[in-house]
Amino acid sequence: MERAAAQCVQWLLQHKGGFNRYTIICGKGNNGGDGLAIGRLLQERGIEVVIYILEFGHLGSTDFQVNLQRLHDRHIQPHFIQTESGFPQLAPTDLVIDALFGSGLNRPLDGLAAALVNHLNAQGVPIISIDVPSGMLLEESSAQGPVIRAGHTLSFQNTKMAFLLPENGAFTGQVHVLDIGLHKGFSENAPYTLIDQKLVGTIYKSRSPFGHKGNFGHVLMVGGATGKMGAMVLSAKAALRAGAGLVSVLVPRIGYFVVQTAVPEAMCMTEAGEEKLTEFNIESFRYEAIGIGPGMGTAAETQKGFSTLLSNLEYPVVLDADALNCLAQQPTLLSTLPKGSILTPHQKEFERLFGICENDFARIQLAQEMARQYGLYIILKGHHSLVAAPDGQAFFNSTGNAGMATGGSGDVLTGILTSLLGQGYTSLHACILGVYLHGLAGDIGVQQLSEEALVAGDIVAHLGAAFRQIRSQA
Ligand SMILES: NC(=O)C1=CN([C@@H]2O[C@H](COP(=O)(O)OP(=O)(O)OC[C@H]3O[C@@H](n4cnc5c(N)ncnc54)[C@H](OP(=O)(O)O)[C@@H]3O)[C@@H](O)[C@H]2O)[C@@H](O)CC1
Ligand SMILES: [K+]
Repeated sequence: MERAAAQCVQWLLQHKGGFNRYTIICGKGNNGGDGLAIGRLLQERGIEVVIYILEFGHLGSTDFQVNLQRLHDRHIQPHFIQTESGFPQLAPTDLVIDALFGSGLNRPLDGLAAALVNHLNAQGVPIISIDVPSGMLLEESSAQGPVIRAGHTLSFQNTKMAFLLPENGAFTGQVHVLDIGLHKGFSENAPYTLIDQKLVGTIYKSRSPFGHKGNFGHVLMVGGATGKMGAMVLSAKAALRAGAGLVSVLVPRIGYFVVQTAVPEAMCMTEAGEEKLTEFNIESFRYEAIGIGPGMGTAAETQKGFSTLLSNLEYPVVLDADALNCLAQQPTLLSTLPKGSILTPHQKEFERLFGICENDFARIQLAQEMARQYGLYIILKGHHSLVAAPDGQAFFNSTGNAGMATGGSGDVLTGILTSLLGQGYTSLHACILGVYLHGLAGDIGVQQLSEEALVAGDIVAHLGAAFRQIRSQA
């Protein structure tokens, strides 16, 4: 606890050193103990601190009591909050340190604790949360009770899965995982694995110096319709940049010159449909992997051809975008998909396929259930994409940024995943390496371009740098 408090103080002085006074709000568990220790360490440096302790009928954890005694020894007198009249009155120049509840919170806040959180949120002063914004539950949705809205959260020990969910983003502010000498991924018994460089380094396979294009797979990208041929261009380019030996593209006739001109490295086939795909006459044995859906549309003739195609496929494929929307309109097809296929829905596509969910936790659980039920890999796309595997394993990606919320970003991921499958990665490894690579290329792109200016083509353009980074650290 002392090490955690010292790290917090160091961060505070480095990043939030200019405040007149630090108001520290403590609970009576170990999170409160952290708050007391931070207060003492700040005061030892001559900084003015005011400490409040919320009374909620507990004696307090051992570490809380030890740190309370240390305050008394230094003649620091905390204020005890027993009613709303004891809530702190804050000035605009104050900074609040929130050490009310951390990872030990086991139910939504109510009563005086809830009122205090609402009071602090209403003050309009900056709040730094210690370990967890108070009121946030780590294993279920926190929508039932109030949660501190922090500008920054100084978290310990490990990345908390709840911090990766969109519904919690407004509460944590920027998350900083402070190094207190403990493992930095998810905790060892967590039901999720973090996709980080360490994991990806064990999956990435470097190329044999004697390889030729035939060794790296021939992949087929299927999709496109009037006005959406760019989706196929992006996914074909991504498949090439992700390392496939050969890339073919199947588009309606109208897309022929577009693809041949924009992606000369790819081979292009068309079929009878002029403006949309209708026949899907694919000789699947020619390819190591197939990705279907970008820009494809959901016209009745397209849907019919698509369902016939699915019944003829013998190996796992990647399904995205309109392929998922076609599936949503004919859900019985789900059970006919080759086992090990990869579905890449964003939230809306997921809900069209499997139903609306109350919150992010419920959606994650449903994705895991559906992956198991249908024997599929489901990549639930978001700021931190989830990979749900048919054997019950679940992974969260650590790369990616808000700049990637831009049209065509998903088409790029489809190309990458298909390319990796084509190069002989298993479905699981293609998902893990694919989402990490996609996010990392976006992160590198953002450093040069900004979140605002990044477009999907920039993710493709930075795949090379992303591969280099993965390889150099593998
Ligand atoms: N390695 C580590 O783990 C490290 C951990 N560290 C720190 O420890 C923190 C975890 O500490 P913790 O386990 O004592 O829990 P904490 O969040 O302080 O709260 C527990 C108290 O709240 C109560 N309570 C619960 N729900 C409630 C509610 N709705 N409304 C009211 N009361 C409620 C609950 O009482 P209950 O009623 O459940 O008996 C109990 O009294 C962690 O976040 C980090 O800051 C660091 O020091 C570094 C190393
Ligand atoms: K807290």
